[in-house]
Amino acid sequence: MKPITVIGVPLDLGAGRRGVDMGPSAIRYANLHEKLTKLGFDVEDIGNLSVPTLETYKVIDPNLKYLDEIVAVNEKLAETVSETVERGRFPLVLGGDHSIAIGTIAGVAKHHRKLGVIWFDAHGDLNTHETTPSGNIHGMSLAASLGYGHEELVNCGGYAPKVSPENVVIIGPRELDPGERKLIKELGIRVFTMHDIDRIGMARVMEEALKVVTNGTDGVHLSLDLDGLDPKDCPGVGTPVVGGITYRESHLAMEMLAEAKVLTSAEFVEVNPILDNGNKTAKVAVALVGSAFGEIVL
Ligand SMILES: NC(=[NH2+])NCCC[C@H](N)C(=O)O
Ligand SMILES: [Mn+2]
Ligand SMILES: [Mn+2]
Repeated sequence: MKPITVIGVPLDLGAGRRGVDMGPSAIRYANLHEKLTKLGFDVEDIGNLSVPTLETYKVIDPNLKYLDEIVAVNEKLAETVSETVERGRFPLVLGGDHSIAIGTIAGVAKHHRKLGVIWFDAHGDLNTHETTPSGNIHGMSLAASLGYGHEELVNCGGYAPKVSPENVVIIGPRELDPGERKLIKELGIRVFTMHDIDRIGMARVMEEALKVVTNGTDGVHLSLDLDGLDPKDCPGVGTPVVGGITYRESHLAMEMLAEAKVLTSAEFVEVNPILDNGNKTAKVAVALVGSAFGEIVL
């Protein structure tokens, strides 16, 4: 069992609604440390990266809101994650909005040049500054990791691209913008929509997804956006979409990941305590972390 390093990234500049900056605190408050310690892990929490406050900055480009600040945070995150991997530890990153995947993946893929990525999300996060409907960079992080979008996002960590399309799967999307659909088709990315989950079940979806991310790869990253789950279970997210993955299906997905013993890094993002109901979403995040790290009932 690899020792785990928890890294908090209280960034909300990439999201349209405030509050995800409190995600790392909410997840810690929901007893993340205790959960992992009880499972027998050596856990180190290095606290939060320092992140600029929205009030200090102005939007310069409406199609790339807070670009410079988001790039700076992600460069720092990439370094921190890379050092964590060098120290032989598993990076567990707490968001923050989903733009932090740019930095996490930049840090991890440096050491795993053939990284598989599981993108668990109601969205594709495959927009660029040319296709974005909102200008919010959290909707561009998977595209940037694949080498598409603004060069400063694409070149985070000093190299690009981080991952190739054949090693990526998206699980749970139910809201994709026209530019995202186009990119998915062009690149041939494997996507398991809610339709697929309804039709063949999460067990088969995960079997197929695991094949994709382990085929010829040297590591697997889980990027889990809590809005992938149904808003009934995870109301504390900034961009909720009805008809999501259930609590049970998400646990099954995490348990199957744990059984496969392939994960080399993970991030849990978009927890927004301001919009939550009694820290419910953070509690679900911690429960899912437990399953992803091997928690079983019997
Ligand atoms: N990480 C997220 N919650 N992303 C939501 C993105 C929503 C929309 N597709 C956009 O680009 O603005
Ligand atoms: Mn999302
Ligand atoms: Mn997302």
